[in-house]
Amino acid sequence: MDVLRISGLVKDYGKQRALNHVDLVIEPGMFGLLGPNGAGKTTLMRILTTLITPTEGTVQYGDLNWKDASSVRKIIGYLPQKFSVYKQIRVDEALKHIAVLKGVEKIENTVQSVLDKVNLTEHARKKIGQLSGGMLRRVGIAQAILGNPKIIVVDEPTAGLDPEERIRFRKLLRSLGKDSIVIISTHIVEDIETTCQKVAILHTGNVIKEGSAEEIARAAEGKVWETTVSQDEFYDLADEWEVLSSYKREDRVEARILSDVPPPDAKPVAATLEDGYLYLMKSREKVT
Ligand SMILES: Nc1ncnc2c1ncn2[C@@H]1O[C@H](COP(=O)(O)OP(=O)(O)OP(=O)(O)O)[C@@H](O)[C@H]1O
Repeated sequence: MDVLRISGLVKDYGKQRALNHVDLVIEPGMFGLLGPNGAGKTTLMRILTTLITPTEGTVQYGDLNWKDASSVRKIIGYLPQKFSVYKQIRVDEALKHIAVLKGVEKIENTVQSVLDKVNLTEHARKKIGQLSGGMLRRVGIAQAILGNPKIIVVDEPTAGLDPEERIRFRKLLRSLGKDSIVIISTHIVEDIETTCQKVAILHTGNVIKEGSAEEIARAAEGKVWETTVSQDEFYDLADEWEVLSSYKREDRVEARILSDVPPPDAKPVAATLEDGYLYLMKSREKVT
């Protein structure tokens, strides 16, 4: 399978630079794009799905260049953050309509097969308005994979889903990553930690780090600490130190702290992707 090559990508909205010379090589499998609000994730997704064109730079998949937008659309599936369909029509009808628009052949069989893939066969005759949030996201994936796209782009995959649905949806995405490129854009670290082989961190239009979840976690190695304090001590601790998370254990509080120097009575612990991400964000805030 080919790789997706993003080279020197710049996007300016008037004077606002949203992407600043972004270079990425995305291999088949799951790829996570992580960044805070305003980092440029949506802009990059919109360029990849040909909704907008870049100011500078190129996107290429094998011999296919993004200048040929109509050919690119045939190999791209997109699940936007706010996917919705007319509530009164049935799931199978909605998918058949979209299949027609996409120029998919053998519509009945294709719709049946995507319904199976996303585990919605038994709900195929339900109206869209009767579905849970998780089921609606699965219809969203079903429409994105109609026509067997080589690249699937998913914006904020689990936003608005309950914890059980999140787990199920991540499993579905992982299964798609076996035979295509799946790009997930999110600010929820957990979506990426359990699914993606590679991650890029975007900050104010720049890729500030890329690698595996473990490589990103390493950015915070030796800087994550754990300590257990009383509830009163915890307030002082939170004022003085960068507390990443805290758990109440009976009358004590267990806190994870991000710091270059050891806080008092704290022991070092292994860094996670989230720790690495937060560390990189904090370091950027100090610079900018
Ligand atoms: N149509 C537009 N006109 C002007 N500026 C824009 C436009 N779209 C995005 N921007 C600006 O470009 C930058 C990147 O925005 P973008 O929406 O791509 O970020 P994001 O990472 O997707 O953020 P979010 O998670 O909030 O959606 C921001 O500073 C944003 O204000």
